[in-house]
Amino acid sequence: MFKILVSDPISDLGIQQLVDANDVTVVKKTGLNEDELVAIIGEFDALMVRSQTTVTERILTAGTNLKAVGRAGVGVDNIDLDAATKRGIVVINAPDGNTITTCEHTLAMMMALARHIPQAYAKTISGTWDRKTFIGVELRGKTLGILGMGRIGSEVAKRAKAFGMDILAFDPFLTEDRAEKLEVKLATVNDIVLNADFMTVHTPLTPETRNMISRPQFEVMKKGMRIINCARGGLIDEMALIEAIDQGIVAGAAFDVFEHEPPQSDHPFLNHPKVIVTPHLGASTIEAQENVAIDVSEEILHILRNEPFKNAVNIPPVAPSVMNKLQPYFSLGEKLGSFVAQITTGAVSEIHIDYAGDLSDVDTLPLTRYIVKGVLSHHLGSDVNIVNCSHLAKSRDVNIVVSKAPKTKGFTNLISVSLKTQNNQDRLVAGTLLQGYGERIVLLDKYTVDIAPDGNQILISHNDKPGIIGLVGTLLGENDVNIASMQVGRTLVGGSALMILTVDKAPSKDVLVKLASLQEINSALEIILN
Ligand SMILES: NC(=O)C1=CN([C@@H]2O[C@H](COP(=O)(O)OP(=O)(O)OC[C@H]3O[C@@H](n4cnc5c(N)ncnc54)[C@H](O)[C@@H]3O)[C@@H](O)[C@H]2O)C=CC1
Ligand SMILES: O=C(O)C(=O)COP(=O)(O)O
Repeated sequence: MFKILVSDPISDLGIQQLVDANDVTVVKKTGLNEDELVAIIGEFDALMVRSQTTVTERILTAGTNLKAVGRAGVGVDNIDLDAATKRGIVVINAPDGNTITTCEHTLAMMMALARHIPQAYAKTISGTWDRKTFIGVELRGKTLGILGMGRIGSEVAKRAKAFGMDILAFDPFLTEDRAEKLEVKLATVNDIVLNADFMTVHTPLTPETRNMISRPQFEVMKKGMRIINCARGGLIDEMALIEAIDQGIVAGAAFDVFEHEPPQSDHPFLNHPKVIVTPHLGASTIEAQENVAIDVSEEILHILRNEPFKNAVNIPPVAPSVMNKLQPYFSLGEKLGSFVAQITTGAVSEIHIDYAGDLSDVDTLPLTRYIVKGVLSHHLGSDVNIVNCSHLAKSRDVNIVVSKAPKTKGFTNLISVSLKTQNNQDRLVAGTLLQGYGERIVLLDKYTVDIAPDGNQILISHNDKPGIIGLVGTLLGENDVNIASMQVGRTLVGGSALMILTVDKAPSKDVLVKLASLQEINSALEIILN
């Protein structure tokens, strides 16, 4: 039974599938501080958060059973990603579910700012009928500068066009073509600062974007600018903004997010007549909360059940077309890694993976992770997964070398995995996906074989002499080990040879020792492939 802790307010409807799953127990505990989380996190397999819970290294370290942290939303700046990656904890988010909601909040803030709605509301309900103070401005004909043209920024642009605004857009990944399609003008931050009437930010908070609008930008800013931040506190320097408002450079600001949330009661934005604020409500609609919770719940279930998942923040993203091509090979890749690790002794110094045929023209990095996981799991057990395997390999000085070749010797695809060890071993196993037959191991060192990589196997190295197969069969039969299939590979008649048996149950250590001591047999090794 998997245990999932939901530590922020997350839509009940969105997590219903977790509650309904018969292999999951959901525990809801919101408002816990770091110490309280550290005290209980050890019993959970997954943690589900929004932006309130700061998922620190301490919490992740205490989460000895944690396999996933799910962020029901976009920003993961409240999660220590490096710490999660090192521990093999998958961090997933829900990047699409709250885009429109946050875009709509941005527009609501822009209009509220243009028409002083919160200030006028407060005065009206306090009993003053003031129709003079709150003269606003139209959006029509104004220029909106958008910093960050990702999901939300692009949607804001579309809607702002409908208000008759001209858009200047800056995003390092915005191409001329896309800008043209979105009917926006490519600009620099400086162009926006100098020419826009309204400015809105929609970037993540990174070292590069922190304080992207600060004193140097305010000093040259077009007078009367109105600024909206529904992305992340810290993108716009809060203190420099207040100075710019008080100097009459900025006409007003609308902020949904703060550098420190919640802000202190003496924060200069609170009660400033030209600043309107909301308490990080950008994603807070019924629809968005359901969407993000559904998306994250689904992904958490996939991770816990060891099924393929998407939207992992601490694994490089893979295009769906590439994923479709690679996914059928994940299990084979992991088994090849595991197989070659089990036949190798000594510390691994290099994993060489060669992709040939169909796989040579795709980005095989996700598949490489499965292979490396397979290799390392033999030594490091279940602590290894596709998130931390590269980190673990690097920290153990294991070199990962990948090569590709368009042609294979007779197969449409071939994955070869060889391990070099510090004691100079060099072992190789190669496998393929055969249409209609599934996964096969087709090469073992220099021997051509045809093995289904499943279950319990015994690998015997022997001299090619008559009668050996009989001896092995008799010994296993006497010890109640049933042989399901047998393959023999040799390079020369009478030379060294290799026998691989698939058996219905694992042989005992004693049986392996007896096998290895039979005449003409050099070694007998058990291999387990799940
Ligand atoms: N207030 C709220 O409740 C919500 C806030 N957000 C925040 O909104 C922001 C945007 O979210 P999405 O549009 O979904 O993300 P996204 O990843 O689709 O877009 C972010 C864009 O910023 C661009 N970018 C990165 N560095 C940049 C730079 N230095 N200058 C200009 N552009 C840069 C990226 O290229 C990308 O296109 C995020 O910070 C997210 O956490 C998202 C949802 C709700
Ligand atoms: O999705 C995001 O990035 C948000 O900022 C939304 O935060 P929330 O889930 O409302 O705490």
